[in-house]
Amino acid sequence: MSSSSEFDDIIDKDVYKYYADGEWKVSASGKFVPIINPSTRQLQYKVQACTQEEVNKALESAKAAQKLWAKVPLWKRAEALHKAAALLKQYKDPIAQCLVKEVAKPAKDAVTEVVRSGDLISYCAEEGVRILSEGKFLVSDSFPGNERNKLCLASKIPLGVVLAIPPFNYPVNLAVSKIAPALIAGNSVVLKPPTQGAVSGLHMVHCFHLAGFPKGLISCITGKGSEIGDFLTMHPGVNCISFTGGDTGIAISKKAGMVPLQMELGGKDACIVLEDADLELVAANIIKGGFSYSGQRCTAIKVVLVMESVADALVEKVVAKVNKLKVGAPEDDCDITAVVSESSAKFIEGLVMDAKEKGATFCQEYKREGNLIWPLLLDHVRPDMRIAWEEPFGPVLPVIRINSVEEGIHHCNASNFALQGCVFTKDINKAMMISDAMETGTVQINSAPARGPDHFPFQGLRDSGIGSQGITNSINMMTKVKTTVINLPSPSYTMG
Ligand SMILES: NC(=O)C1=CN([C@@H]2O[C@H](COP(=O)(O)OP(=O)(O)OC[C@H]3O[C@@H](n4cnc5c(N)ncnc54)[C@H](OP(=O)(O)O)[C@@H]3O)[C@@H](O)[C@H]2O)C=CC1
Ligand SMILES: O=C(O)[C@H](O)COP(=O)(O)O
Repeated sequence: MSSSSEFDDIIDKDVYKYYADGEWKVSASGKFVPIINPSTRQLQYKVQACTQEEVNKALESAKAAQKLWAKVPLWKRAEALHKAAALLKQYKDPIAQCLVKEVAKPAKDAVTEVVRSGDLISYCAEEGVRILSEGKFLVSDSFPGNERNKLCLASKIPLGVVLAIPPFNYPVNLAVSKIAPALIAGNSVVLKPPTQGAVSGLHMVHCFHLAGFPKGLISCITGKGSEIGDFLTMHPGVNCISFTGGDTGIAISKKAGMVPLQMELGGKDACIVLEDADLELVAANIIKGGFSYSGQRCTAIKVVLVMESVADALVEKVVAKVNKLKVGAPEDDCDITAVVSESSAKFIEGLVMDAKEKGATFCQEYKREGNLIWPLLLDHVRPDMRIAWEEPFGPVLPVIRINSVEEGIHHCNASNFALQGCVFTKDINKAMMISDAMETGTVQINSAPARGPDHFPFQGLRDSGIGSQGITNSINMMTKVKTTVINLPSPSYTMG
């Protein structure tokens, strides 16, 4: 149950309502979807299992609301977003409590996620006001064969209804990173929150409701992705899909119709460590990059590729730090908390066992209780082990020892994933050469991979995604260009 009376409207007995047409509603299905607390493995929350008919209605209202919203002056749209941002920050604690309970996010990180989301919304409002007020003016005589008798005005217009599907690991932040750009650009939004994270998402949506957005402009349809996902993503009423998650995104991009797609998918971010690197800095970044939120970040360091000559020294430093990580409950703000589900824990365990059978060196004893997996560094991992290539999305990090930089770059580029990567060296020239050679969406020099700050471009190559995120890119992606051409009766030259 929510701990704040401001949120009383969003729950009916013990089942959270869904949001459509500006109202909190109970689904006609009479069914609910359970949300299991990853730490206790007990039922924590229930959300409505929405029907296809309810999806249809939400999309109809979204279409109607969008037509009116596009006519609301840009500065007023920005004002409404600032209001939602302030409300989100005001209610950071009750929302963060939901994150702790349904995705086992450590308490402090949960608050950070909500505050960061408020900042993202405000930045988006400001950026939108700037970039959407600018267009392009072209004249025809620059193209061969033309006189100066055509004047072209290009501006950006909204796409229509944006379907937003975020993943469990940032159910608030990765939802607003889609909602805010969509709204400032004049679109409406249908949000399908991840099941684990749905209640945090519903609380966040309530902040938009309290901010007074027009009815129908935002809706939040709950239900299992496996049950209503295809219906949503193939719905003719959807004009754009912004998805963050795993391989599901690849399947969606094959099924979706002729709509713009923004896909942020998995990663296997490599950390390349050269001989001259500051090993203390590297070790600190490996801990932060590899183990924060128990490794459940798309941008987590998921493989360390270290030059053999410094590998022993680095491993020793990382092991010392891993052994100090606090393992336990998210409520106690532990570093390592339960992974999101039992199936995820089993998958991670499968990767660990495969590495064990194939001879990896265990720097700690493997330990798991329920969904809680103790942090584990695996040394001497070889390319024939699954963990060398697959994304554990858990607190297990493989170390591959390399004999040349080229070997590291080759491993990185041979992966299906290509989200981010990082390189540690004091030689900026080498760092730049390696960055250029690494075929990933972003390369960080002397720091762990990260999506933020949220206005930086963020993109994956290959199976890691389509398009680019980040506030400015998302706003642009959720618009299309409209041109008006003024045809003069005769060529007109200025200052003649
Ligand atoms: N590149 C990036 O920015 C990020 C990538 N990720 C990646 O996401 C994965 C982990 O997140 P996770 O939530 O498990 O990812 P999933 O792909 O399992 O789920 C993501 C979202 O898709 C929904 N979904 C499931 N099936 C369908 C379907 N058929 N049609 C439409 N939507 C569907 C889910 O709903 P439901 O929960 O109801 O199943 C959820 O809201 C990792 O691979 C990680 O790397 C995560 C964060 C950021
Ligand atoms: O889902 C993820 O993993 C996020 O996109 C990562 O965000 P961060 O790098 O800012 O933690």
